[in-house]
Order: sequence, then structure tokens, then C-alpha cells
Amino acid sequence: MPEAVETMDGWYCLHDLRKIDWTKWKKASEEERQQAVHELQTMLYEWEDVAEARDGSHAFYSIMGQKADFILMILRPTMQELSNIELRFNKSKFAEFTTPSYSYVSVVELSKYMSKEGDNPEENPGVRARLKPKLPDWDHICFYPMDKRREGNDNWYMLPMDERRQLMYEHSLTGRKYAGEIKQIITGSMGFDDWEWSVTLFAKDVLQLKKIVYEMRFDVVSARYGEFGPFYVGNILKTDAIPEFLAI
Ligand code: VOV
Repeated sequence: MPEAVETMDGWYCLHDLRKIDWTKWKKASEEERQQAVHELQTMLYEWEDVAEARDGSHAFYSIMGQKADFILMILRPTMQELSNIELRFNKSKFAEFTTPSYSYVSVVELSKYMSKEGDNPEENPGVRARLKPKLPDWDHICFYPMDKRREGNDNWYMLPMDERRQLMYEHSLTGRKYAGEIKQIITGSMGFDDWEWSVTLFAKDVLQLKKIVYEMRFDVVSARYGEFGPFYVGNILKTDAIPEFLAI
């Protein structure tokens, strides 16, 4: 029986994607709109303080196309805290003008494929920091869920550990070419949501998102074993810029 790789798990993660009901928003009174914007900004400023204290992190981006209007990605030490945030958002005035479009529940995950014999990566401060990451405030985000295939001869879960390790190593070489251009957060979601991992990429130059995903299609681990869910791409929505984003 192939051996399962050990994972290290960090902060819990919610990707919350919503649409804005622009018709309803336009029909609301100026006072209602102001209340909604103010509440939303207050929440985000509070979460910025949480991030400053290194008790969590979040990212807020507008989404291109018709699948959603914005994404809120939240990281917190416990699932309960994520739940409280979701509830608070749902009870806010602004939420009255939104409809859900997609959500994803997971936990920041690093695997031990690359660990050296006898090493305990959990003791490594760099590894510990990556399990509780500070999400970058780069201009663009790309989020998608994915699986590793389990079909006939293309069954990732039947490969021996050494073969999987080698394929992951090749994957990491492609990834390393994008150092400084792309920051990736991989979260595991087995038992939590419909796919096995979520991939969240941040880029300063939006084109680098297309380039890395394209190049990785040729890595065996993606070409042969990758299955992908819907892709979402967007632009940063800074808290101060929200009134302008929502202005009508
Ligand atoms: C930005 C670049 C980048 C870099 C440097 C990088 C490196 C690494 C390393 C070293 C490791 C293994 C150890 C660990 O850290 O877990 C991983 C792990 C993983 N990756 Fe990755 N990945 C990147 C980027 C990157 C992308 C763009 C994708 C999507 C693939 C695509 O085709 O769309 C991806 C996927 C994953 C997944 C799903 C896993 C977990 C798989 C598993 O079976 O456990 N990843 N990844």
C-alpha cells in the first residue's frame, strides 16, 4: 500500500466569493449605502489590526467576469474564528446587497515531500511562518480548487512515495522560477470541501498568473494527475478604495 505523505497544517481558511446586487444597491437610500460601506470598512480595518498582531490574515479583491464580484479570503487560527467572521459578515448591512457565488473551506497545508531524512520541518521557523502566512497586498489574485486524479492508470494515490516525491520536486522547480513574481498559498481541504486543495496565487503582474499556470500544465504532476475546478481572477480592493468601488 502506498504511504501517505505527512502534512503540516496551519491557519484555517475561508474563501468567500459573492456577487453584488447592483439593482438593489442602486435602489437603496444614500444613508443605507453609507451605513453599508462604513460597516464594511470598519470590519476590514479591524481585520487589518488582527493581521498586524499576527493573529490572522485576509485578502479582499474584486473579481473579473460574471462568476463573482469580490472575494474575501480569511485566515484564522481556528475554524470557530472563521465561522464568527462569516456570521458577522452575513449580519452586516453590506451583506444585504450580496448573494453567495462560491465558498471554500480549507487549512493552510505544507507536505513533507521535500523534508530531509531525520529533519523535523515543524521546528524550522521558516516553515512555521509559512503555515501562518501574511497574505501579500499584491495587485492580483487567482484562486482555484484542484484534485489529484484517481482514474485507471493515472491514480496519484496509488503511486509509491518516492515517485510522488520526485514529481513534486519537479513541480517545485517550475514554481521556483516564479520567485518574486508569484506567491502561492496551498490549502488542503480533504474532508472540508468538494476538492482536495485550493490554490491561491498572488501576482504584481497579472500576466504572470497565466504564465505559471500554463507552464505547470506541462509538469507531470499537473499534466497527468491534475484536475481543476473554476478559476477566479481579480484585482486588489484596498479598504480606502471601497467607497469609490461602490459609488454609483
Ligand atoms: C509559486 C510557485 C510554487 C512553488 C515554489 C511550489 C512549490 C511546492 C512544493 C515545494 C510543494 C511540496 C511541499 C509543500 O510545500 O507542500 C508544493 C505542493 C503543492 N503545490 Fe505547489 N508550488 C508553486 C505553485 C503551485 C501552483 C501554481 C499549483 C497549482 C498547480 C497547477 O498546475 O495549476 C500548485 C499546487 C500544489 C499542490 C496541490 C500541492 C500539494 C500537493 C500534494 O500532493 O501534497 N503549486 N508546491
